[in-house]
Amino acid sequence: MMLSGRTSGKPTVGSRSTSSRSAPLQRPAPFVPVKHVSRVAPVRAQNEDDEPSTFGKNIDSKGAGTSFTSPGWLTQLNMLWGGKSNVPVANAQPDDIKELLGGALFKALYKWMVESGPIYLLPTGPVSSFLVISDPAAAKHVLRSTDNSQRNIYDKGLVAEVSQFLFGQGFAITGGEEWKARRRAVGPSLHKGYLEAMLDRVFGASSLFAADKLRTAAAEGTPVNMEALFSQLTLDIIGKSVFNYDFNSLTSNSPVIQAVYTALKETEQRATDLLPLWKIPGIGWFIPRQRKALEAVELIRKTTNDLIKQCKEMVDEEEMRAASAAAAAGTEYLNDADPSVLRFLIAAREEVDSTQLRDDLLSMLVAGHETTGSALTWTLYLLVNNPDKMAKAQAEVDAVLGARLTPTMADYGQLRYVMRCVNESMRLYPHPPVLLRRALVEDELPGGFKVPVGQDVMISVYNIHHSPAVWDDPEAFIPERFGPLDGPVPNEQNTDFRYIPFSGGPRKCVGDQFALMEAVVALTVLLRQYDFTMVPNQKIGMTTGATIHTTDGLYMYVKERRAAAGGGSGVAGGKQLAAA
Ligand code: HEM
Repeated sequence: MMLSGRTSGKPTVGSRSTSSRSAPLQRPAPFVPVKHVSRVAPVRAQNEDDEPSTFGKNIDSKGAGTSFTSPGWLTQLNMLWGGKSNVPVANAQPDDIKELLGGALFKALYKWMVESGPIYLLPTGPVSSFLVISDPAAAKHVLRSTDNSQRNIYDKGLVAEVSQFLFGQGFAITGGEEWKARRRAVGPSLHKGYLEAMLDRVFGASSLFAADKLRTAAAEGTPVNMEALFSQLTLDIIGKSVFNYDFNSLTSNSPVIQAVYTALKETEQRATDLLPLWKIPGIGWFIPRQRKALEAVELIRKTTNDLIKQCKEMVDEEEMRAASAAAAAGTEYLNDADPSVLRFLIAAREEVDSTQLRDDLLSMLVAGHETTGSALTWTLYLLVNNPDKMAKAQAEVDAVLGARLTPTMADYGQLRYVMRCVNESMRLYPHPPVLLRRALVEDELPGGFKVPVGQDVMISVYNIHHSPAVWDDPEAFIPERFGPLDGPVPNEQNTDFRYIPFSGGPRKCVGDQFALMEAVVALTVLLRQYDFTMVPNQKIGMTTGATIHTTDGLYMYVKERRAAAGGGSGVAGGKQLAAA
């Protein structure tokens, strides 16, 4: 069945479609190997004791430690206060809250949505509570009123407070004029020409490298933790795309992966700590959980600083003049030898101080790594568990690529079913599953619910995406549900905020097109060469660390496919299959 959400029927056409992005084929750019600059200490020096990667190493899903949780009687007290407003109060028991704070929080939120409706108050401690929203209209209202110069009702509130230790002044968490200026400066670095360059030089090439790494496991029949592989692949991709730096994490265990996870888990734990010890200045280094998180941030910052230093030494006055002239003329600027975001920002923004630059780049590194890795993990999981959809996706890959191993830009526009599989996977597994906001002034949601000043708001993207009031057959994996393949790629606009994996409004993800292209290319390259089957008797549990992670990894057997004959769009380019 093709479905469509019940509230507004099929998504309306109106925004960019995959087909509109199938730009005329460019001659494939030669792959530019990403190298260290030898004049400064190579960043990898800090990873000297790296061991060869095994694809089997799991992320420590507890992060730095666990949260303090509220005893039941304190929470009950808050429920009494909360009950005075016109918002229903969730009947949250202490055990439920523990699950909410320590594990897969979105599952508990779903249960309360079923019991209390799409808007309810969730007390989490004696004075703290979240107004939980699981309704597209209310989510649209809140997201569009965040950092909106005409109607500024919400800010990032708690999320900014708890992740400041990681993002510093980065534009992912600042607000107001400061955020606006940074977003205006960074956004243009992800222009169309940049994405085209990344598709061939980075997304395709890195995915091909990952595919090659699977060959031994395929020959020997050993299981592969695909979640770990995707985390390594997406770190390598974001490193090259943002910094022109090769983390090489597909070859050696990069401590940065665990550091990013530990830091993100810490932000989640801070959001729900009953005793926010992290607010006491200087105490961090004396508390084991805090110390672990601070060490993780130190590693991420050092890595970023070293990369900025290397790049600054490469950019000269002439390049800065060219970049400024392009910016003034409103044209795209790309350094062909180093098209990275870092190079763009250094060439175009010499006025920005280095801490700001570090934090902006770090925002992109953190926001762009684990999110795409998790999207790929769950898309593959869903495909493997839905063999008919997998067959359809592989048939499309074979038909579009023909003898090519990596897609060209023109191919990308034709990989529409693969794109829908990624879209549908992000409906079922949104990363992050909740978005946080705080009311700056008193507000009223559609439906008449009052929001007091200072109220923390949690938009449950997971609930909206799983609600039977919003989607037909919500738990099923149906890539076809978004309408004809030549229609638009679903987004918040053409689904009226029923589908918001990249958020919406002014603070919408700046890297959405980058992420979709990266995921489609990576998946295409792997499905082109391999068949995947689940290792039997695995329980695939969910936990969160900003994105939805498996609890114990996603182990699969891989088997080389026979080279598919024929097909292809007939255009030259991409990496060719040696003997098709
Ligand atoms: C599948 C992959 C991705 C998903 C699901 C995703 C999701 C999101 C979401 C939901 C937000 C908004 C959070 C909010 O409203 O509070 C966001 C913001 C952001 N994302 Fe992504 N993202 C992805 C990939 C990327 C990539 C690849 C980059 C960088 C190249 C990136 C950079 C950012 C940045 C910098 C922000 C903050 C924007 C701002 O506040 O102005 N993301 N992302």
